[in-house]
Amino acid sequence: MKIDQFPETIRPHLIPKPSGELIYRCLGCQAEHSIESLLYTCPDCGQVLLIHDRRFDRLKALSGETWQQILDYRRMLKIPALKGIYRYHEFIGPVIPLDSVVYLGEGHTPVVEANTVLQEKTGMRFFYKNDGQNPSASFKDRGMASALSYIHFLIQEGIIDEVLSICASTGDTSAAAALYAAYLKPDIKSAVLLPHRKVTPQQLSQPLGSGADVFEIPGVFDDCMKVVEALADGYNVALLNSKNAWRILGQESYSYEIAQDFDYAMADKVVVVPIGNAGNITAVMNGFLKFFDVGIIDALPKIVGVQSEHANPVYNYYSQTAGDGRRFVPMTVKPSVAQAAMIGNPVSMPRVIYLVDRYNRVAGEPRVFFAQVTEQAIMDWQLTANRNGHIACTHGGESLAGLEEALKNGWVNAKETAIIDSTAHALKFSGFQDMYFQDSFPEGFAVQPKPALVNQPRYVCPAHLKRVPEPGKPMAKEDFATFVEAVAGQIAGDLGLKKR
Ligand SMILES: N[C@@H](CCOP(=O)(O)O)C(=O)O
Repeated sequence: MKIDQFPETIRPHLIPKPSGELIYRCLGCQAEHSIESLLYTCPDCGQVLLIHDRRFDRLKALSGETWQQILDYRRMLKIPALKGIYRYHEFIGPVIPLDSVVYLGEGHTPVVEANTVLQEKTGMRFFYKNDGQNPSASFKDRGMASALSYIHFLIQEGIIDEVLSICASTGDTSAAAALYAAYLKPDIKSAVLLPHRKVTPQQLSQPLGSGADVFEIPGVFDDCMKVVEALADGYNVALLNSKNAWRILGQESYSYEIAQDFDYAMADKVVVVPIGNAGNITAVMNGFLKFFDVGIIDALPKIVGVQSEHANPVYNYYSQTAGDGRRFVPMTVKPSVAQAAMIGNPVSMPRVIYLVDRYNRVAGEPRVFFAQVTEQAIMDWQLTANRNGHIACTHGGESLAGLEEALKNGWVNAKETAIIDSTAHALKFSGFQDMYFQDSFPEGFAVQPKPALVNQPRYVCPAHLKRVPEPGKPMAKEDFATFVEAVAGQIAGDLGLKKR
C-alpha cells in the first residue's frame, strides 16, 4: 500500500524519523553515559548498562490504540528498514535513521499453534514462536540487527571507523554476529571465540562460512566470555555479546511481535523462554514493560524462564527465599543438550534481578517464574514436539518442559495460552537427536532414550539382487525393473501395506 492510501490520522506516524534521547544507564550507580561511544559496562562502577530513552514519555502523547493501529498499518509497508525489528523503531532505536538500519530478514517469526495431540499432552493451549526462522537460524539476529544498525550509524556519522567486532559464543551469537558483520564489510571485520568442541558442527560452520576469524579455546562459554571481556577492556573492539545493551533493545522485538500477533491482549498469555546468558529474558521483560507503559498492551503477560538442572544459576537464585539473604552464586556447568544455554555466570544477571522486581511491582503480583528441568525432559519434549509438526531445537524442548513444570506448580492454568520459544532451528542441534536415536549420550548428560521416540533409517537392499543402482553406472532396463520390484516389495512388507 502507498502512503496516501493509509488513513490520514496514521500517515504522519507511519514512517518514523529519528527522535528520542537515548543514554546508557548504569544498573549499579545509576550514572548516565552518552551513547556516542561504545560502552558495555559503567566506566564509574563497572556494572552492566541498559539503554534508556530520556524522552520516552513523548510516546504517551498517542493513545495505546493509536499505536496499535500505527504498528498494524506499518505491517503493510514495503520499506525494507521497517520490515524487520525496526517496525517498532520508537521502542528499539528511535535515534537511528532508517538509512542506517541493517535488515537481513530478521524478526516476525511465525507463531505456530500446537496440534490437538500436543495440547492434550501438555494440558493447555500453546504456540511455538519459531525464532530458528531468523536469517542465521536463531533469535540472536534480532539483537545483532540492532547492534549493527547502531554501529553502522556511528560509521556513517564518521564517529568510528574500521570496526572489529568480537563475541564469545555457545554457537548462535557467533553465527549472527559474523553474518551481520559480513554484510557491512569492509567497514566491519568479525572475530568470534568459541569453547572448543562445545558448539555443534552446524554452528561452527556458520561464522566460518561468513568469513569471520574463528578462535576456539579450552573451557566453556564462561571462560570465552572472560577472554572477550578482557579484549573489550584492553583493545579497540566492538563487543557484540548481549552485555552490549544495543543487543537487548533488538531482542525486545520478540515481545512486541507476540503482542502484535495476539492483538495486544496479554492478560491471559504466558511467555516461556529458556535462559542462558540471560539477555533474552531481560529483553522480553523490558519489551513488555515498555508496551504496557504506553498502553499498547492490556496487561503484562506471565513469563516463565527455564533452565536445565545442568546450568541453573538463575533458577538457584530465585529458589532462595526472597529478601536480603538472596545471593547470586555463579556455577560450574555440566554437559547439557540445551548447549547454547550452558552458562554458569550469565552477564545479564543484574539486569534480570532489576527487571523481575520491576515487572512484578508494575503487575502488582508475581508474574515472572523460574523453572528447572531435567536433560531427559528437554530431549523427550523436543522430540515429542517435532513428532507433532514442529521444528523445535533442544532449547524449544526446554521451553516445553518448562511449561509442563509451570502447570505442575500452578503458576499457569489451562485457561491461559502460552507462547513458547524455540530459540534456534532444530537442524543446528540435530547431533543431540542423533545421540538420542543411537543411544550414544555420554554419561554426563543423563539421557536415556525412550523407545517410542527413537527413529532410525532402514537400509533396503535385498540380498538376492545381482545389480543395484550406482552413480554413473546405468542399469539395463530389466535389471532396474527387478530392483524396483524387489525394493518396493520389501518396503511394502515392512510398512504392512495391502496390495490394491
Ligand atoms: N547462547 C549464547 C551465549 C552468548 O549470549 P549473548 O546473548 O550474551 O551473546 C550464544 O549463542 O553464543
